[in-house]
Amino acid sequence: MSTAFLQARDLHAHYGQSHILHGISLAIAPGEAVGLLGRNGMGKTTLIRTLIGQLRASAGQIQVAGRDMSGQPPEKIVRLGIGYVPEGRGVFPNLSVRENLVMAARPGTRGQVDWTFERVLETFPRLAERLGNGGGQLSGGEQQMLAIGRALMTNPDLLILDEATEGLAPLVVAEIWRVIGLVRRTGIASLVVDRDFRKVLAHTDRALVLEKGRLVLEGVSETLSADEAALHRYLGV
Ligand SMILES: Nc1ncnc2c1ncn2[C@@H]1O[C@H](COP(=O)(O)OP(=O)(O)OP(=O)(O)O)[C@@H](O)[C@H]1O
Repeated sequence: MSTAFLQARDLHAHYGQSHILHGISLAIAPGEAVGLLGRNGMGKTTLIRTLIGQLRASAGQIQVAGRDMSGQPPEKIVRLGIGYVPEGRGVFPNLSVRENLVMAARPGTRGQVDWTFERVLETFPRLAERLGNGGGQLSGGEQQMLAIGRALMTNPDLLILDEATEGLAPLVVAEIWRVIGLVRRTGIASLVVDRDFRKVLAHTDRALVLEKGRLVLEGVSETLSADEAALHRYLGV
């Protein structure tokens, strides 16, 4: 196929008998920031889970870093350079902040170690103050920072963030967006889902809009942010 880092072709996914994704095709180029928008229940999380193999596609193809990954388990897929921060986080509550970060560390697929323990702490000073605390003792915002920090410690080529600011206080939300902007400038590709579509559009190059498991709109984020009619139609705003 092409030089895309991640590519999906005609993906279908089911939960039991419910047909959720109806033939999704997309591509994310190296270094490209992509937003994934759509109202509640339209299939954003399902698409992400299918892309990384957590949910097995019922049809279609997934290619990561030039390799066909259709039907492969998530461990194999993310090893090709994907840092995934799931909705609801995913830190180890019984391990300390330090342990959570250190155990995630690995060089990237090209041997790069741009994101070290020190750099993650510089990026999230709040974590530096909590190194000895258990993951479960952190505030929601700190857990989210730790989850992103863990993903960065894997030196990913693509960072996937699903509702990273969900339920967090405004100051923490601002902090998370600051880091999303910073990560973008380092050239790591991203796939970002967030309820605040304005912020998503401001922090991405391109955006995809899902409606009932189908991609109904795709465009340059800046252009889309000025398209009130489309935003109203697909996002109900
Ligand atoms: N584990 C599951 N089993 C059965 N159906 C599910 C499951 N998870 C999600 N669904 C259904 O699949 C559809 C898509 O859900 P999904 O979570 O992917 O949407 P979303 O766009 O991420 O929405 P939200 O922002 O509410 O998370 C919804 O109709 C939802 O009810």
